[in-house]
Amino acid sequence: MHFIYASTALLASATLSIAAPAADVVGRKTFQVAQVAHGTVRKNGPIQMLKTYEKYAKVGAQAPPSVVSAARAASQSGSVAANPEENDQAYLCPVNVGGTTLNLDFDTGSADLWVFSSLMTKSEQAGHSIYKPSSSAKELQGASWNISYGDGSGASGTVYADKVVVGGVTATSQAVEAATSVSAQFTQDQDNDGLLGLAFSSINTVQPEQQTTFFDTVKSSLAKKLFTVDLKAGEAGTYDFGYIDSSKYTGSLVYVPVDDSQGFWGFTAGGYSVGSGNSSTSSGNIGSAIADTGTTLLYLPTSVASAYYKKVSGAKIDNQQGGYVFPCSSKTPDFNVNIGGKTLTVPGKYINYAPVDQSGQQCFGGIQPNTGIGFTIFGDIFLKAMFVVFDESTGSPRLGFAEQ
Ligand SMILES: Cc1noc(C)c1CN(C)Cc1cc2n(n1)CCN(c1cc(N)ncn1)C2
Repeated sequence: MHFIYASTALLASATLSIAAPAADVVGRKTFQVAQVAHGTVRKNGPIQMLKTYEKYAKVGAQAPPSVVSAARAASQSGSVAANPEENDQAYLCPVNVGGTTLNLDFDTGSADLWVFSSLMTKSEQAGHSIYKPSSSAKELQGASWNISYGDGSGASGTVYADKVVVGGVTATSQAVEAATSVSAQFTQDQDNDGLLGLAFSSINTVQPEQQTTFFDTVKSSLAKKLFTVDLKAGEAGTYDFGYIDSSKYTGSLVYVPVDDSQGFWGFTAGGYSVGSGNSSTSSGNIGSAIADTGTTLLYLPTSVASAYYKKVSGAKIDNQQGGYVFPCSSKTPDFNVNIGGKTLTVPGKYINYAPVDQSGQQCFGGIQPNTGIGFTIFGDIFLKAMFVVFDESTGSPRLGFAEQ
């Protein structure tokens, strides 16, 4: 997509850059190109001044306290609840989009902010809160989007620039991707009114001009260029923007560098062990992984998943269910992983995900093999045991992990 986009742009700039001799420019009428300001936040003087002082700090520039305090007063930060769906399948957060509150799935594994909209058929809208482009909304002429997810679900539509508020943090002109069509998995999930992508904007699907995520739009106005994720098992957690609340985690944060080359919050995970205390058996490296709030489960290399379920009595792969299942009465041991030199533990109870049917005999595993994915996905099963900092405040992106 990018290649096609890039070559089109090249072609366009090539024709534009060939100056037509005056004689050929006949019948030229004046024309307007509407500039739609999108991906912007309210500009602020003290913040701009503080950035200048910070830029020249290495040669001794020091911002006067009045500039620091004025900038801090103007910078944004905020917190929003993350409410679990049934079985913690996803976590939905209330977001004000163009004046309407929608419940969105915040997804660090994708980069589109898309919403159920009045452009969909009435039957598809049924049961959902929907976005109706407000009087302040400006349609991005000619823009469209089309996204598909790992499970085959997807959506598509057109794009508006509108006001979006998350936990008090305001993007005055954010790209809001209004759905005209969504797959059945979404129409059926009436709690879910769309997604708010928090991966890198390099994988945003809007064409012909790619748009920024909410975080990228507001990042420069945040007190700190970061957001934190504190999902919980069976109860509301939080997404915080612009600050770290140290009361939300235990011990110390360990930071690892992020590889954002694929648009994800990618990092390298180390060794692992199964069980608690000295009963645990430690083994090889997990390797490349992503932190993905939009994925429900924990997808590990097949050898790791196999080593885990060797410790769960009656566990087997059930192809009809699509993965490891086991008797709901079986004990599921802790899963421990080394990240940045720190051992992080997922309590065994989180790895008994849910019964496969009403009989409650067989339960589906929270750990599954990453067959066909090619890297490890630390989804909600892992994340609900942790406090994670998605940090762009130090020049290059990094992730901070601690247990809750
Ligand atoms: C299925 C399913 N999975 O989670 C939810 C929620 C559902 C059900 N739900 C009703 C439908 C649905 C399907 C998806 N979502 N929601 C969220 C985005 N999806 C992702 C995101 C991502 N980072 N990685 C993979 N898929 C796929």
